[in-house]
This record gives sequence, C-alpha cells and structure tokens, in this order.
Amino acid sequence: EIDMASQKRRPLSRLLEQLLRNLEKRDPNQFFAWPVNDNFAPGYSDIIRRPMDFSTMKQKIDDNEYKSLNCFISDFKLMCNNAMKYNKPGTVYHKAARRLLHAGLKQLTPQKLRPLGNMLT
Ligand SMILES: CC(=O)c1cc(-c2ccccn2)c2ncccn12
Repeated sequence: EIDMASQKRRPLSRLLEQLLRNLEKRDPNQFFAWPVNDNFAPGYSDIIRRPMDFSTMKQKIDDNEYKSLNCFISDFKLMCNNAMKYNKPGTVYHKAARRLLHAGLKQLTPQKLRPLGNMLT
C-alpha cells in the first residue's frame, strides 16, 4: 500500500511520477506499457537481456528504487533501445521507439527540468 505521507516526503518520487505520465502520453498505442511477451515476440528474452517497460518503471518509483533522475532516464533509454534492437528498422515498433525516445529526451532536457526546482541537485 502506498504510504501517501512518504510520497509527500519524497519529492523525487513525485517528480518521476509526473515525468512518467508525460512519457506515457507519447506511447498512445501502449506498445511500451507492459513487458514484451515472448509469445508476441519470438526469442525476445534471448535477444534482450534487460527488458524494461513503463509498468516496471512505475513499480520502481513506488518501490523507491530510483535514487536519481539519471537512473530513471537510463531505464527510459533502455526501454526504447531494446525495441530498436529487437525490432527491425521500418517496423511499427522500431519507428515508435525512435519517436518515443526523441520526444521523451526533449522533455528531459535541463532547460525543461530547471523550473522543477533544485530538487535535482
Ligand atoms: C516494445 C516492443 O518491442 C513490442 C511491443 C509489442 C506489443 C505491445 C502491445 C501489444 C502487442 N505487442 C510487441 N509485439 C511484438 C514485438 C515487439 N513488441
């Protein structure tokens, strides 16, 4: 059960929740919402050593596993790069991953994050 009081005390968690919601908006088809299922993606777990998806990132926020913004950004990049590794260029998933990575990193630039205060230092 999420202890709301501790959520208030953890400004980083609240920031990451907000950033995650904004990133998820860039995945309207929800290709990245859940772990990739080997039944839809033959051989996926042989090719992708470290799977990542938005639901896993959400769980890591709730479990207070992200110690910094950079760790969060690394998982976002991992998720997109996994999709660009497994799926051939030209596929719907490869194209969606490129667009998501591009749009997501634009949201995570210092000038976009600066207004969120000095909690990132
Ligand atoms: C992100 C990704 O690589 C992915 C998501 C999916 C996916 C995501 C939601 C519903 C159906 N498929 C997928 N299917 C086959 C091969 C790769 N994928």
